[in-house]
Amino acid sequence: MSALSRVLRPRTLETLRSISPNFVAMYSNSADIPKFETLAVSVPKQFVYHVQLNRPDKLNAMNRKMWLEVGECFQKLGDNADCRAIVLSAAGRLFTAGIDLKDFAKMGPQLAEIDDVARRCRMLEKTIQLYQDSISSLEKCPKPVICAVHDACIGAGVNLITAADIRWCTNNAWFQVREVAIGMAADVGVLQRLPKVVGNDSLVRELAFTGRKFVADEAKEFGMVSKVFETKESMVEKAVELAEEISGLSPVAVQLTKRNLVYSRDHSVQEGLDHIRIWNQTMLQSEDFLNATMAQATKSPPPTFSKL
Ligand SMILES: CC/C=C\C=C\CC(=O)SCCNC(=O)CCNC(=O)[C@H](O)C(C)(C)COP(=O)(O)OP(=O)(O)OC[C@H]1O[C@@H](n2cnc3c(N)ncnc32)[C@H](O)[C@@H]1OP(=O)(O)O
Repeated sequence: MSALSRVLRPRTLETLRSISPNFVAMYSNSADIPKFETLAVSVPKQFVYHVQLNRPDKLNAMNRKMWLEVGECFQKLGDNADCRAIVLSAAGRLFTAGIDLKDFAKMGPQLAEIDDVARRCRMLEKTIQLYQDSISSLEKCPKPVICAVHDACIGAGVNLITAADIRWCTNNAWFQVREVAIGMAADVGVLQRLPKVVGNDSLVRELAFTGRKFVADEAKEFGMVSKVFETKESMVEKAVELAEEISGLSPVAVQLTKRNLVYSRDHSVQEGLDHIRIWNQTMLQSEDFLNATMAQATKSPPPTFSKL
């Protein structure tokens, strides 16, 4: 709960927000906003969190710290009732240059110090697991994540954005499933998620076997992104607007929708139906369903929903 919401009644907060649209920018207490070394987090609208990859001097290359912080950030926002939707973008000239190659190379000497193959494998397994969990944190986060990609998104970056719910990009954006070019099979999600995102196995194989660049228009054509913008600024502005629209709806409905979409992607139609039937036995008893249905039925203004 923010300091303001502790001292002001909800109605007073609503009145202040209607007088000053900028009031929402001040709404969240800075104590509620997690702080990181490699990420910048802000709250541009009530219930909307904006996370930026923030190593612009290194083109947002993902070093170990960033892998750790991405996981921690999405886990924290998932648990934060003040957060209902998240925009993920990046500071500086491009979205991300992928894994930090210098940081990754540090593993070589560390492995060389270990004599036994099983112990070397354990060390590698732990790192791969940590990096997989970092990316999966976007998918596990119950709040919708809208990714706004500008300029370039390489290697680890494509893994990251395919774990998001919605992907947009600028018209100069390009993408690369670049792992083969650095001599490795991709291992943090792109081979699992990209075929499901684009629904074109042949194309994914072509991209993953060659590591070739593909540009915004192609990404839009095959459905990896759903909108293309002329500028980063207009894209982020629209992403925040979309996040705000989602945040005005029932968090019970939105979060269960995400949970069921993720579950259904990996299960049969029947299993997906079973999943939502079992969840909705409970969630249709929530006040959100009652209030939203009553508002529709009586043509009243949409209700506000309490925090979840
Ligand atoms: C368990 C494993 C999990 C995940 C594995 C993921 C695999 C991958 O991510 S594969 C992809 C790896 N990335 C790359 O191959 C891209 C490397 N970078 C480039 O090709 C270029 O930097 C560029 C993106 C084309 C941009 O070129 P340019 O505009 O000329 O900028 P630079 O001068 O090259 O870079 C500026 C600055 O950023 C540093 N940097 C860029 N990319 C990386 C990187 N991937 N890792 C570390 N650092 C990077 C570059 O060194 C420069 O820093 P200075 O300090 O100024 O030298």
